[in-house]
Amino acid sequence: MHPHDAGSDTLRKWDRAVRTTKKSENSVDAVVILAILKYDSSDASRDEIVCVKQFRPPVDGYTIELPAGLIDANEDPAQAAVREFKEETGYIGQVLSVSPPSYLSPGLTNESACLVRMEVDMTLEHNAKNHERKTAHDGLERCEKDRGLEKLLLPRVGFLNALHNLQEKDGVKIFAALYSLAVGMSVSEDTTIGSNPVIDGNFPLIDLETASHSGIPSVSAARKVTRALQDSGFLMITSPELTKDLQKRALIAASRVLDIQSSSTVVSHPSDPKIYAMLYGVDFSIDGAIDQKVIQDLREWYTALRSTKDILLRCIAIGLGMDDTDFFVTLHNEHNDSLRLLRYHSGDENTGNRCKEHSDYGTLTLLLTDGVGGLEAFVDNEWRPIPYIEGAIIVNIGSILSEWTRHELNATLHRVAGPASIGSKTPKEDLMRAVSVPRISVAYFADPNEKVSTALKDCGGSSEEMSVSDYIQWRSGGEGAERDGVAFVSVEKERLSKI
Ligand SMILES: O=C(O)CCC(=O)C(=O)O
Ligand SMILES: [Fe+2]
Repeated sequence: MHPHDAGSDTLRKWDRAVRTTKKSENSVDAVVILAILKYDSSDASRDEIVCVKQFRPPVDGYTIELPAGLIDANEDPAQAAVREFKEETGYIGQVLSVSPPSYLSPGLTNESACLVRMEVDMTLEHNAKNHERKTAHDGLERCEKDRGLEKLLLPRVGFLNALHNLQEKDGVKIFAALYSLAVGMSVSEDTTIGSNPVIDGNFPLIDLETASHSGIPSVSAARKVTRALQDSGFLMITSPELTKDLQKRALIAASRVLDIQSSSTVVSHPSDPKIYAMLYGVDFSIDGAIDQKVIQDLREWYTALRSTKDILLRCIAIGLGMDDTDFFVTLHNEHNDSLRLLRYHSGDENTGNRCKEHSDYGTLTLLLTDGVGGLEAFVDNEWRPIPYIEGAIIVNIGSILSEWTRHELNATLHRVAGPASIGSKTPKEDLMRAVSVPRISVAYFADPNEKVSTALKDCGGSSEEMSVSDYIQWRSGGEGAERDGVAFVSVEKERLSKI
């Protein structure tokens, strides 16, 4: 070819590859299929993406690609996609959308393809039958044997990681469009999952799936967790242990405890419009008649969070580059953690903070809420809404961990705002809706061993020495570890002065 350069009269020589089947310069050659296997329409975390592995002579090796194929003469792109997808993978999918023509490698060829998005309902008998694999995510199934094509099902959550693993372990070459897709998904995965996601880069969503069996997080999850704690001090996590069902049971159980009339366990807060109950340790006791099922559900929630806490503490040690991955876990082996069950009363447009601004005292806080809005974090001198993501829990750190790391990690000020709260960035209508109903939350506070000092040289800690138990007493106004205190550390006083 001898086309002109754009805006110039100079002729240049170009080589290009053209499909002999191409009907005209602008016709579309092929379809590339992005198909998602749906096992449960209400749980996107179980979705899988269908990829194919095959030998490609031009790159002299195996590639991992999206299913694709040429469009036959009598077909439109959607029909071609359904046919090709069934031939290559055995599944019957439903077309969701067809993209305009896109160009796969315009430096070399005019080959073009439509990206066809498909959904595969795995509850359909045909698809379920076709789905015989040994393991969840690594099973290779041979199909189209004569073409040496293998179907690979990769998890939607953590897709980029799965591609990296395949590339490292099997040496497969990754199709550029597939890789770009995975990067895009990973960017949005940091912030969102689920059916009604709210995207806010300040509060990333991190999946701890890979750590759930071994308790050892991946380096990438560890880095993401640590980065979020260095930035906003808040993040969201999902983990297979923290199932939606267990979360629901924990919230119902909390509500049942808070319903017990005249229980010394249930306390009215002196200034906030809320009641709460503190439950200490997994063998907590509750004053008043309560169903055993409620106790069991809360113990199950406590136990799941205790192991999640260890994973997060390892994430932080790895993320801070410490040699001893268990450094922080060891400092928590007395298991001094507690659960705080909270119910905020409903209010009206005159309701200010439902929980006044504070930072937490301990090391880690794992927070489950019923989704009623109003939770805000003080980030970059603004009260920003913390999004609610169904199935995810909120993680923030307390001031002891912040002290230990010389404030490299942030114990961020937070509050539960009402419509009359000052300086809120939460939309007014959200706060009006939130305050019209009671709000339930369950906070899990991790506290380190009592004799540990607030100054830890090994992770850059400050020089002020105080034992954890003295520190908690000081912050709670000398009344014990009830966590109602208003004492702020010096960096917080400075931040508060900006409000
Ligand atoms: O109820 C909430 O969402 C926040 C509770 C909280 O921050 C706390 O109890 O420390
Ligand atoms: Fe808090």
